[in-house]
Amino acid sequence: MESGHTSNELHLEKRDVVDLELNRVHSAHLINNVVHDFSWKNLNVKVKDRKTMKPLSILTDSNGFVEAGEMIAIMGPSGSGKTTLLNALAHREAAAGATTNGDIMANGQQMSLKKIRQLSSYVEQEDALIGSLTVRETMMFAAGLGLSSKISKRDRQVRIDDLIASFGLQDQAHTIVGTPIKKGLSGGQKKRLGVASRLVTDPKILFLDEPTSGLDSTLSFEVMNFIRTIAKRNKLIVVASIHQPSSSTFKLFDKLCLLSKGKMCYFGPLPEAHGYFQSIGYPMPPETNPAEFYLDLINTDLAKAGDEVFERIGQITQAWSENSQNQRLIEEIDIISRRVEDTDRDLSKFKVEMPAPWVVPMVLLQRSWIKSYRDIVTYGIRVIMYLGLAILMGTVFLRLKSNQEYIQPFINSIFFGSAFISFMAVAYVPAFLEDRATFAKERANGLVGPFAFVISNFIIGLPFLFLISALFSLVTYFLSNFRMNGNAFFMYTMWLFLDLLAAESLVVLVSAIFPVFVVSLAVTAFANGLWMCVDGFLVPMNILNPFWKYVFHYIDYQSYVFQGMMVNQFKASTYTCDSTGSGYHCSYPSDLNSEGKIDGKDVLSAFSISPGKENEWIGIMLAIIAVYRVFGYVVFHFKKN
Ligand SMILES: Nc1ncnc2c1ncn2[C@@H]1O[C@H](COP(=O)(O)OP(=O)(O)OP(=O)(O)O)[C@@H](O)[C@H]1O
Repeated sequence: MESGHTSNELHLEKRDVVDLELNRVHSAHLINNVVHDFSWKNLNVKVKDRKTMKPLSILTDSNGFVEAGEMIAIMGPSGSGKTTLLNALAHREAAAGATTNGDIMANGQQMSLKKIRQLSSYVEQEDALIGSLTVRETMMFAAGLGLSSKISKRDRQVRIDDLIASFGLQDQAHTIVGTPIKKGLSGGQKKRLGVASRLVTDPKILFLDEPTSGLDSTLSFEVMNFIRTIAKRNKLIVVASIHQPSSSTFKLFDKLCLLSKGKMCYFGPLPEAHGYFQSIGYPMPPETNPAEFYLDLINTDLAKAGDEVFERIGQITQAWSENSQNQRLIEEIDIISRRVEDTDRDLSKFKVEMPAPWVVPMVLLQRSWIKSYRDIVTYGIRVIMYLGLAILMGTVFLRLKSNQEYIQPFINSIFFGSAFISFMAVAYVPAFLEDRATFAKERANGLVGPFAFVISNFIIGLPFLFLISALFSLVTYFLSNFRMNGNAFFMYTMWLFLDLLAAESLVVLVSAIFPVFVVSLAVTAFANGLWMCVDGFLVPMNILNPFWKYVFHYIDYQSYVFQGMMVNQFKASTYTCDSTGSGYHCSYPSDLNSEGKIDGKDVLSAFSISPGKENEWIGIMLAIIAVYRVFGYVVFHFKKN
């Protein structure tokens, strides 16, 4: 403390390094002093062939060795197994239903899923960015989900600012990523942000699935150049699958792993590939893009059976498996894996602290909150849609009176309002599927579990669904002239709220099971149609046939909403009959008919609805909502994607 530094300043000095060239301070947290090398040996991936249902090898005897600070390109034509290899290395499911065998090692030690998650991050081809968040918010939430709660706010900010600057996004720090209706970042900036957000947790190994897909050659170079600079500066290991890089982008890589039909064609330093192919009889013509040349040698996209390319691929893969360079690679991996006793290579003690379990749902909630008010598609459009529906209903069922001919319109309004509000919850399907896709990616990176996702999704919906119910009630209740009583208005709102909550919970369950938009939409719409048919309005309960009554009616949340709202209106209201001169004509039998009136309770009897059971119905509604949500959780628990 002689120099009079505060502890914060000392902290900064110890942990941070100054980049003299850029005259900027870099936090040293990213520097990889942990993983010296990453290797894999005899890696094989088999699937059950979709057509023959027999075992099919889609990756055969793959070997590789990458050192700290190196960037390796996994390259090959479409379908050659790039993603399969990348996924296998990251301990993800290599392909649907695949089994993976072989050794995957860091510092020569076998990797487990837990260990690889601690050491690495994976950036998907389709980014997991949320369109309505700004660049800085995206980084903040990534830090919230992946960094230990013990890391101070200041430290987080230093990391975030450093990464934003490192990826050249300072000027866009407060720009949103971009939604379908509001433009934000460019394609290249999005890719950079996608990578930056995965680096906030200090991974030592970075897996990138086609990081340049969808970008032109200039932007591809720019993105890969940023990644290379950061990897070199921090000694990170970068493993990227890449489809068809330009010459300049290709040269940014240190090593090449060339695949064809799941077999190795070459593995080694990029500059040596040229000499290797020449040595096996495939010299590269001058002025050729090397990536294009290697791909053309093994590309079967436009080939027909019997074409020479198939023979050539056979020769190339055979030549590689017998080549001394491949043998040396295997020996090198063997030597590395025997050096486990070196203490600085021991990864067993390396631990990464994750956020406390309660932090993750809180971060998700905060993120959903911003998304829900900023992204009109999430709730805004639905609020407007329900408001439109309320105005439509309120003006169609306008100022209903207490003559008996208004009894049916009251009932229709109750049925139509409750059924339609539930039906329109299908509009939640796209927003939920979007959240589900983000969740799948964050889960695969070990950041978010199903419980945190399901609970935060439930909580964030509550204020919006309540707002929708309250707005809907405010408009329809008074326009349609329901029973003028404060308590009755509150109950009307509550039934609509429970109705919406149940309908949205059903959307969550259905979309959890069927993550395909059209399927989820169709199933939810069908379920709503079914609930409408058996809720006791179209066919009163006393004549509904036993199958529909006992199998579906009692689990139909709409039936409790319908009954609850019916009781709310009719339990304390009377209606006047038509006067015929000699007496009265009453459309419902009632003890009050002699006085020319109908007691609302007798309307309820006609529908076999008994007042006084409201609390029981509320309890059943809550149970149905809980069952939908718990089932949704169970589906996510067992279904990994
Ligand atoms: N169950 C299966 N039955 C038959 N073939 C399969 C099965 N699963 C995967 N494959 C095949 O395995 C190969 C490897 O796919 P992978 O996605 O790894 O290739 P890729 O090189 O990443 O392709 P792209 O560049 O098109 O993404 C593909 O040809 C794919 O058709």
